[in-house]
Amino acid sequence: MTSQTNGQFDRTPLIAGNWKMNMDHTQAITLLQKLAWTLDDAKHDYSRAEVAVFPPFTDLRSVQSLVDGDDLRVVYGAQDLSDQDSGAYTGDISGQFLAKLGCTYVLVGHSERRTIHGESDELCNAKIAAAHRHGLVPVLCVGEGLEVRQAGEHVAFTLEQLRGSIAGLEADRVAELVVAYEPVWAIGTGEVAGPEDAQEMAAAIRAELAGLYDAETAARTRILYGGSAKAANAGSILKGKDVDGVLVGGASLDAEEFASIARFEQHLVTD
Ligand SMILES: O=C(CO)COP(=O)(O)O
Repeated sequence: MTSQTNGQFDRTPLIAGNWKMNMDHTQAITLLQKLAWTLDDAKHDYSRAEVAVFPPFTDLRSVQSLVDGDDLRVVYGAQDLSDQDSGAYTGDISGQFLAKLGCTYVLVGHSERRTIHGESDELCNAKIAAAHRHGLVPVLCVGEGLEVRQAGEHVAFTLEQLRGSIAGLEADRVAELVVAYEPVWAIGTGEVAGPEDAQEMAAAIRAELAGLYDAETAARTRILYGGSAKAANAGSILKGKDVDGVLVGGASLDAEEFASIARFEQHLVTD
């Protein structure tokens, strides 16, 4: 899947909306319908930019019914999964359940899980393995906090998270993996990393993967930027040659805004 190109990009861009803990299952239907209609009206070509949403767990069954019933081209995933497959893990959700609900993707190691729930790189590594056991594509989130950025250690910090989270992964798994660089200081703050910052980190991640694996594998991995992404800045962020999409939080709750991000090619900033 990730070896596709759309003619302009080396990899098919992925525009992903992380709804976080917003939207109950009835609101989810309204939002997803509106998103699909807006994209249809705009004659969105899904082969040029894939569109994915990440609703709360409790919405997934409704999302599945809508996507299947109306033949929507939007794909979807969950915001987290357990590293275990079944058993006495109260409150946790198995990758098996997510696969059964038609999920394509699953977020792993979002910074809000790393900070609020203390998730470590080792746990993310186990969650990636769990995702793979059930045929889900992990979207691994990495990124530094403000203090690390101010100390100029953001690249080293982020690459360490990456290495810890993907340890032991085989090359073909890395090639299909999605990595989302989400600097914590830019999440929900209105602060957006500059396009140069996004490109700098995406290039560093790709170079690291090339070193750990090989250039061909690294050339297939999709690397997203996340943190206050919106229609007004998507065009410049996606100009970076190693930036293959965006992981959008707040702006993905507005169907028109999110559809406009998915249509970023119309406002790509060129020199
Ligand atoms: O965390 C994010 C997406 O996963 C980014 O959130 P915002 O777009 O709201 O800053």
